[in-house]
Amino acid sequence: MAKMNFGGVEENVVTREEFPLEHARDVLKDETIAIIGYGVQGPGQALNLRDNGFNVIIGQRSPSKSYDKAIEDGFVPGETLFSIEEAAEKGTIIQYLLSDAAQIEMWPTLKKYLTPGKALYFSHGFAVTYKERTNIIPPDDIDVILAAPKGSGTSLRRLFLAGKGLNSSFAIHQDATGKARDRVIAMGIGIGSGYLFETDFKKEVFSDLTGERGTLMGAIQGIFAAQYDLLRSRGHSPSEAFNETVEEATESLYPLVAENGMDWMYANCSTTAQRGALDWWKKFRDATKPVFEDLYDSVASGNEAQLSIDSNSKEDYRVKLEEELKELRESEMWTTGRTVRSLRPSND
Ligand SMILES: NC(=O)c1ccc[n+]([C@@H]2O[C@H](COP(=O)([O-])OP(=O)(O)OC[C@H]3O[C@@H](n4cnc5c(N)ncnc54)[C@H](O)[C@@H]3O)[C@@H](O)[C@H]2O)c1
Ligand SMILES: CC(C)(O)[C@@H](O)C(=O)O
Ligand SMILES: [Mg+2]
Ligand SMILES: [Mg+2]
Repeated sequence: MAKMNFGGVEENVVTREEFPLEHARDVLKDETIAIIGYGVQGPGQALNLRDNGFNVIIGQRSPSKSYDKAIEDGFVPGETLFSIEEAAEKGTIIQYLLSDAAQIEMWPTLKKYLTPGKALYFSHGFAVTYKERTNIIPPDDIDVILAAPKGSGTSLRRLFLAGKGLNSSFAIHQDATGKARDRVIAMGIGIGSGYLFETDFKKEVFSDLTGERGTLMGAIQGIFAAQYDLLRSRGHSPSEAFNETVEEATESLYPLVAENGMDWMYANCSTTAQRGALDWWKKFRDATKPVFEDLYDSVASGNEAQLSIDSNSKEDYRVKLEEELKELRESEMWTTGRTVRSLRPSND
């Protein structure tokens, strides 16, 4: 494990150079990896593991769209594609990749197959951290490990196919066999991580829930909407408002920020932009900080987890979700976005 200096703080990271794929294959050569759930993370992790030469089977309820997708992806019923129960029985490492709410529902079933020496693998600290709310308490005689890609399952697969990798965090909650560390790092490399950084289950779920509600999606959608609506209310056209709020950010500036950092971006724009962006960033930081404090408190108290569990378990969950997604999809901003994307010269 390499110690790396991150802005003056030393952390443990594992790279593919020090834990090569061949070593990961060797560590897991006698294991059957059973992936329970074939939604978003399931396919990304399953296909990367399979392409990397690991012994992978899928457990997915049927009939379902996800079951059909597993077949389309080359998993064969009765050979590498099974019911959740059958896969859980055959697996020695069980990747629990149902939605966090479905994990609660299936737990009484899955628990029966967690015999001594097996490993239970999560991609989120949710189930274990909020155990009072999920009732997911693994038996003492199994390993409980986590590898959490820091991105969508779609990105995990795309980056793998592009010969790159997505970074993931890893954590060990229980090491019953003495092999948990090797097992989790080998799994992290197997699913296509570029490198792995160490965390624990609680820190993973607290940061993940904060990030997705914050700057990854919730806060950014909120700030986009606020600026777009303001420009529209002051007489700007949809094209102008969208280009100045979203398109320039995602197409032009964010790729440069990704390559070089915001410090470089600040140093490489007009002096006019530079002056204004230097003057305004702290106002935005100070205005949003209290909202982030509320958000983190809501995550740490378990309130966010409960909201998600409650909404997911309602009868009309899908109908209500569709209504909320429709509001976003049919908003002027994202309708304009579809037109703007259709005009991108890169479409030609
Ligand atoms: N979506 C992501 O990109 C992402 C990224 C990092 C971590 N994670 C974590 O990975 C795990 C899996 O998330 P996901 O987004 O891939 O899940 P998902 O919402 O796509 O669902 C996964 C599977 O659960 C099955 N399922 C749903 N309800 C069920 C039920 N009642 N009984 C049986 N099966 C049911 C679905 O058929 C689907 O195959 C979660 O812990 C999540 O937090 C997800
Ligand atoms: C892809 C995300 C947002 O990073 C993940 O955390 C999720 O829950 O889907
Ligand atoms: Mg998440
Ligand atoms: Mg995440």
